[in-house]
Amino acid sequence: MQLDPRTMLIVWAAINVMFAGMLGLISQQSDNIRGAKQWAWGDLLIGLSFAIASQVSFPPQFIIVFLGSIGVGTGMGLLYNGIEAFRGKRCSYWVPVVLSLVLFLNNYGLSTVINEPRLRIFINFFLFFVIHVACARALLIRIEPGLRTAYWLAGLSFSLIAMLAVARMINLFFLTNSTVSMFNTTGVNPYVFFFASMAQMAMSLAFMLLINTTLANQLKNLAATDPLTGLMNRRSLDMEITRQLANEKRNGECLSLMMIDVDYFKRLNDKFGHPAGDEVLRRLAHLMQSVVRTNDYIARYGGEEFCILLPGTTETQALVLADRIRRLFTDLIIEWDGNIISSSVSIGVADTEHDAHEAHSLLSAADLALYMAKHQGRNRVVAFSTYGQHDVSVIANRA
Ligand SMILES: Nc1nc2c(ncn2[C@@H]2O[C@H](COP(=O)(O)OP(=O)(O)OP(=O)(O)O)[C@@H](O)[C@H]2O)c(=O)[nH]1
Repeated sequence: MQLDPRTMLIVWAAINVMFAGMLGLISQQSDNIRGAKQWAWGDLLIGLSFAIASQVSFPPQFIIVFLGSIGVGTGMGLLYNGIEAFRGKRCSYWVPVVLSLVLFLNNYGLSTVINEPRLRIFINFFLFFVIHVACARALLIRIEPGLRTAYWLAGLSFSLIAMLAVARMINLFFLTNSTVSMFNTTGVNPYVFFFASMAQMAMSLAFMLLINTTLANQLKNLAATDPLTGLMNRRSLDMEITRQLANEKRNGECLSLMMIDVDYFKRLNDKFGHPAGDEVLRRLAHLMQSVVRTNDYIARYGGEEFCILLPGTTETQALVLADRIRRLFTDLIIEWDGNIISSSVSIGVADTEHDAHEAHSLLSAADLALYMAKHQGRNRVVAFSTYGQHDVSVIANRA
């Protein structure tokens, strides 16, 4: 196979510019994803400066060395900073500046001031090696589970280019003085350019995959959570109840469900305003999060109604927790717009041992218990299992 390094560099440049365009378009639609724009600009700058560098002759013109070094240095620095930004870290803006400066001094000084092609090429590839290892490291440590494939693909692409840079540095020592040049066609050099351009393509594809998967995860979260409180929404709770009931049937553990409703919430809204009502709902959500275990599920079931699903919990244990929530919420003082707001909740509790084994019947059991708590005067906790014995007529009237 005959691979001309200059041609390969042009191919590499074209790949970069093409992917820069695609990343640029994608980043337009994903404003909230940090790093995407930096990847697009990084790819574009590297592509353009590779195209310029492929035309370099000896002795090199100042403008070609200047533009090539600034372009590659800034482009590489932007890719690195893009990864850091994507991972929620602070960008190191000195990286592109230092890289550009060292590349320029190396390529200009060691070709025009003194002619040291071996050292010059070695330093260029050493810098390539360092920045690609830094990018691979930033990608491969503490990988977020949902983005594993994309992180691995990008990390391995950077690692491959770093290894190709090492191969090129080692190969330099086997070349004679007459064959040492950036674009010599012997040894590993043509293959370095070929495989690096392929790795560059894989890396840009991985960046796109990272953005795409992040957007898909964000959409999934939006569809599963309540925007006001950040809790699960009704749809996710319904799915979780079905999942937990299947578990309960398998291992025989009891599952409890609490239904919580703010008392006289309409009055509260009318008196203090809707934003104050929203704040009360947020504070109640926060309070419930602070008292339940990590494997319990809290959801906003609608309006001012919440549910807590408690795996491995009996009705008696759920009643204790429900009463703690009720008392804590009654004691909660909320300051809003110069007003002091306090409220209370009514809670209905049902479980799979006494009351129901299907999702819809568990939900209606908790709902009926809640209705009973309201009917008995509010600010109280009622279990469905004791409900029928207390006042069966209430169920009949409600139905
Ligand atoms: N601030 C605010 N209010 C909401 C929200 N969702 C529903 N509401 C209000 O919650 C109120 C619920 O009123 P009702 O169903 O009559 O219940 P209540 O006034 O709490 O009376 P009881 O439940 O019988 O104690 C309605 O006025 C809704 O407009 C919300 O997201 N924010």
